[in-house]
Amino acid sequence: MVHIETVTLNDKYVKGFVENEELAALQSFVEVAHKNMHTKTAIGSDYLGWLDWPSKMDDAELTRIEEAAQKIRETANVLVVIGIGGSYLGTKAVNELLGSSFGFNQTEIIYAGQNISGKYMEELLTYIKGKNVALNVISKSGTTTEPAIAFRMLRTWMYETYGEEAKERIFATTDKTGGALRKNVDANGYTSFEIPGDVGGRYSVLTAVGLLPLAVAGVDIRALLKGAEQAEQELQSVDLSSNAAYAYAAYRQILNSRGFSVEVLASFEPSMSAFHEWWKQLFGESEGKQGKGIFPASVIYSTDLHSMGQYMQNGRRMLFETMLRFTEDQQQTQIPFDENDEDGLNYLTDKTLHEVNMQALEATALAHVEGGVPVITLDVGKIDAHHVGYLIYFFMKSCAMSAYLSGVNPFDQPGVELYKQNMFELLGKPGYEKKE
Ligand SMILES: O=P(O)(O)OC[C@H]1O[C@](O)(CO)[C@@H](O)[C@@H]1O
Repeated sequence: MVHIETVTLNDKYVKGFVENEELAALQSFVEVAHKNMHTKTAIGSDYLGWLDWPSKMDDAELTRIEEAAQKIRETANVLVVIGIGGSYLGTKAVNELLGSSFGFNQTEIIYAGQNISGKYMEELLTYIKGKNVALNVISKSGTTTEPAIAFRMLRTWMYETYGEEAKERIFATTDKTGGALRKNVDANGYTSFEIPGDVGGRYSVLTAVGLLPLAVAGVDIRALLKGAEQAEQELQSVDLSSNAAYAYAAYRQILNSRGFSVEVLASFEPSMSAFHEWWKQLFGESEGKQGKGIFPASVIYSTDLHSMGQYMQNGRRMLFETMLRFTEDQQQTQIPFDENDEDGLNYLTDKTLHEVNMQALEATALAHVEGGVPVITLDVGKIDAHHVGYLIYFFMKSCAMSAYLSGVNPFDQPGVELYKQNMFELLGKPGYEKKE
């Protein structure tokens, strides 16, 4: 495979907060966690299917996904993706990062089932009226309440609108055998795709979960997978000095142990906003358990320097920052000369927005370090499907390592259950009656 410069960790602004011995002391723990992960003997190893997924994904299945996507693109101008958490965040992340900030390709992707808002649903139903619509309902368990309600409502709308043809317009992505959604698929003959049993929701964007809607959106899903495959091959070293994903995990844990318990992911691209949400679920749900975990937060700079910048600089000192920098100037958009120079900006003439944006990053990092905020910098070659695929895998691998280093299972989420139980009890779901 051709080597493409992808993700590197720059420790210039974090070094001053960490002793070399601390990194060295973690080296042997990294080696053990790595070995256990790769031999699938680590805790939670039933959910390590994502680890070699990019290289092992079946080509015939990929073609089936592309064919279904093509069919959707030909028949619908709106695809409603129904799902919550890992069942939609990755799609939204990649679609918004790779798509245009204004407008969309041939088929627009909108989302449902990620909330229980009547306002949102009514507005969605008004929006799709008169449009050519297809549904992709996505739920690994097939029993999550939010998407199940949305699917019931939108399915009803589809049958009212298209009659029996609705069946041709409904695509389901779920577990091979289990869950209510699989039952629904079997009973109605919807086209369906499988979520591998050993890949959990927040690690599933590179499976049919993300690939089908992303292909509909016009994303080059083969390039996305190739990028992830490059990461799969490159991020195998156990040496902290040559594996950026593991180095990132180690820095996070060292900073956390020093009291920096909130990580703020900072990007200088507004189209990274949804990617931040995907990243938050990945790290928050993987690490936040047993009273442990780094709280994942995010900002978009320079926008948020004018809202959160004050706190970052002078607020409570429990924060560290991870700045994502896309290094290539892909647009080369220049600032024009102005004869009158009333705004005093002629000193920027011919500089590109990217150059100014990168100086904003440098200036921010310098200021925040001075303010007591350690800053890890992750350099990413550019914004395209290959690099984004790499970045996704990079974060999944570093997240798993980081969770193992902190002594928790990266792949369960027992804490999500309590609100569900309470809600079922309050709503009177059969079997969940309140015990007096
Ligand atoms: O795909 P499912 O099973 O509907 O789950 C959706 C989301 O709900 C959770 O299970 C818990 O919130 C997440 O881990 C998951 O991404």
